[in-house]
Amino acid sequence: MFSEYIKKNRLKNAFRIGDISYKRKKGSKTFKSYPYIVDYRERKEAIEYVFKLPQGLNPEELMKKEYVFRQVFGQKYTLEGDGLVYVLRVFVNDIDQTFDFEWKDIGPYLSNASFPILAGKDALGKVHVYDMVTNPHLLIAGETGSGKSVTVRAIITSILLHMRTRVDLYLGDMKRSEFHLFRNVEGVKAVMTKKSDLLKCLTWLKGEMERRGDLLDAWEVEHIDEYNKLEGVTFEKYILLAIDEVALLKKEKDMMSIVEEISCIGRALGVYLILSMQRPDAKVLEGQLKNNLTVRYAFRHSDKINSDITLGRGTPHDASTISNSEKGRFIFRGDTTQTLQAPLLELKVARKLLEPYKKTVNAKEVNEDLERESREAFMELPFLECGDDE
Ligand SMILES: Nc1ncnc2c1ncn2[C@@H]1O[C@H](COP(=O)(O)OP(=O)(O)OP(=O)(O)O)[C@@H](O)[C@H]1O
Repeated sequence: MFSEYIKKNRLKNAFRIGDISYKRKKGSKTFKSYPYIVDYRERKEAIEYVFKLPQGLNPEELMKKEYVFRQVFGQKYTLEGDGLVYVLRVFVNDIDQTFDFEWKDIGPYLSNASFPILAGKDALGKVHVYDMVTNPHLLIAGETGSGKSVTVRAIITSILLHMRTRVDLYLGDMKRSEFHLFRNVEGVKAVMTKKSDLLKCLTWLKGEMERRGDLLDAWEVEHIDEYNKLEGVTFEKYILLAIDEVALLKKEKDMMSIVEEISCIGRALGVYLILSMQRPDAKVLEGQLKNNLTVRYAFRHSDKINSDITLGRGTPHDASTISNSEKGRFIFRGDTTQTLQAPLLELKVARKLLEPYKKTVNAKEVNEDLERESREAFMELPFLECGDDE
């Protein structure tokens, strides 16, 4: 009982320190009403506080002062609410350092979304998956070695295992590091390592978005999912364009303007983006693009300024507090903001999982492709079955 009193007082203190209160003046006196703790539960994994804002207190005030919870309770908390009643969960343990990508365990989590994107595991061990249809366009940023490539590998592998017949993937590998793994896998339309190929892809996507836009207009529907439900129409797949190290395209105005266009109008057309970068480059993310990347994964950042570029200014969350040894740890910003552990999918495990869906190509075909490319006959292809430049 005494311990409950102390723990409740910690939250009351947080309200006082942050001056989270509604102020009323009566004569020369000011009266403050603080949020009211309506429930308190101690569970095995977390302490839960349920509190209610006093009438008149703008919920934005609470969000502005969220840093106080961080100062009082540390990193291990989540805060969710509806503008009146909030639940603050303070976890007893930290998040597990590893979350192995076991397809048999992960697969079932993907079935509740139209276009599920695997995020990570929270401190309660709950696996988080969100729907790209409702939260389109993802930005993944973090320092070198923080876990971005492994995360993108896990996301793309899970998409291919779960829905390869319903999505076309176009992968831009500007660092030539990772995406070769996906070449020739069913569902993957192109793996591009050259800017010229990526430009062709983007130009094609621009036209494809126009075509899809006309289609929606003609059938008077608002979303590609609605169109696909109409009788007698040809099924239109989702399209996902993933670009690794998009900051390398900073000077390519033509390309970046199409990327921005996808971020603006792709949602209804079923055309989505996953962009990753080491340093969150304010120049690359300027204009509409950043606002349209509705989900952000912030792995370890060098400082709060960079973390704010990724997560948005004014957030109390700070990806520079993730330590160097916490590989795969990131701050997820979507409908909620919380710290998660990304799945660890080793390259050889991914290869094995994708093997059954990989077309076999022999050396002769590869050489023919390369030769064809050097003659630039490849320029005329409608769009890209091979597209690699090694
Ligand atoms: N989710 C994870 N869980 C545990 N360890 C991880 C996780 N993700 C990455 N690691 C470890 O961190 C190493 C670096 O990860 P990764 O290559 O994904 O970093 P990166 O951010 O893509 O770096 P770069 O920007 O230099 O490519 C991996 O080789 C792996 O050992």
